[in-house]
Amino acid sequence: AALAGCEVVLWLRDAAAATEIAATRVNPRLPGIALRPAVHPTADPAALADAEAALFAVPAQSLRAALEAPGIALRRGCPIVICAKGIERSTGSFLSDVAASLRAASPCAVLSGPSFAQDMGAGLPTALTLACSDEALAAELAAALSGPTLRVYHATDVRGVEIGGAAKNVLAIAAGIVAGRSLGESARAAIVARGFAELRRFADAHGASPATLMGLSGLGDVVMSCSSPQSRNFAFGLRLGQGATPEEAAEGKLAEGAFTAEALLGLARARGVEMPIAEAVADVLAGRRSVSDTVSALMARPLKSELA
Ligand SMILES: NC(=O)c1ccc[n+]([C@@H]2O[C@H](COP(=O)([O-])OP(=O)(O)OC[C@H]3O[C@@H](n4cnc5c(N)ncnc54)[C@H](O)[C@@H]3O)[C@@H](O)[C@H]2O)c1
Ligand SMILES: O=P(O)(O)OC[C@H](O)CO
Repeated sequence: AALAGCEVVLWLRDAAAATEIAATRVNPRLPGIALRPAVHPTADPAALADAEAALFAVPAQSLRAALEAPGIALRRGCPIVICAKGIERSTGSFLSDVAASLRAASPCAVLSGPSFAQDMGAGLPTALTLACSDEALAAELAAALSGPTLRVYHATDVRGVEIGGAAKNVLAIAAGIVAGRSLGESARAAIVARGFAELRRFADAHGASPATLMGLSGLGDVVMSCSSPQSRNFAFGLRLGQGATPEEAAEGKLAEGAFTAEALLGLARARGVEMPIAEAVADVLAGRRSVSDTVSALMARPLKSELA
């Protein structure tokens, strides 16, 4: 947002972290990236009162708590832009539904697509999708966030955009496991393509547009997250494939797919959508099956039409 020329209040819940970031002008979670002068770190939620839009860049499982944080009083009608990618595990809810249930007076948008924070902070070229059911607002927010190094396309298919972001993390773990097990590039391409097929089936069952899934927030993010160890989800899967336990594989970093896998599967089962790859990831994470057994089981599935 600062790169696009906006004044940015960077609200943190931790006062000590806000003071440190204000003094050093670097967020320790984004080392080497100097905060632009237009970014104003603070732990005072009252500083958000006049915000024209509020971007929630917290883990998916923390979105509810962040929206309900004490003292946060956004102006009535202030758009909420969800930057998290996931499904709420405790309720099986999509994040836009969490926001709508807590902030009914605020329009809700979802910002998603292939983007590593480190790349964006370094000013490398990036393109994203921002979806809001109010198309004029989607276009307005997309324009406000776009700048010389970021192109934001707008869309109205909120469900499709949030499904792409949530499901790709689970798929990236699967692709990482394949790489960590040294199963070969052929296997990785197969898992990504078949994983994308199940992602599309899931999206279809939830009323999303197939075209959305072929865009930045679907295919774009799948391509990136399933091929780069810079993705925390891919790296997490890589370590799982090399034999680490889920706790060891996390290395203290956020791998959203680990929290979303079971919730994604629950939603899929409720609509009769087959998602064998997401199921394999959930099984490995829950200790229900070993990586080796999972690979054998996937290979032994009955043959069927590719389009079924
Ligand atoms: N990092 C990226 O490159 C990137 C890119 C696109 C999308 N995302 C998505 O953004 C979301 C956040 O990822 P991240 O990389 O910033 O994670 P992170 O773990 O680096 O940082 C999350 C921050 O949120 C804070 N937080 C947690 N709960 C909070 C709460 N209740 N109230 C206020 N703050 C809270 C944490 O203290 C932490 O500072 C994820 O869903 C991720 O998928 C990340
Ligand atoms: O590091 P990851 O796996 O959370 O991926 C970050 C972004 O979601 C990529 O678009």
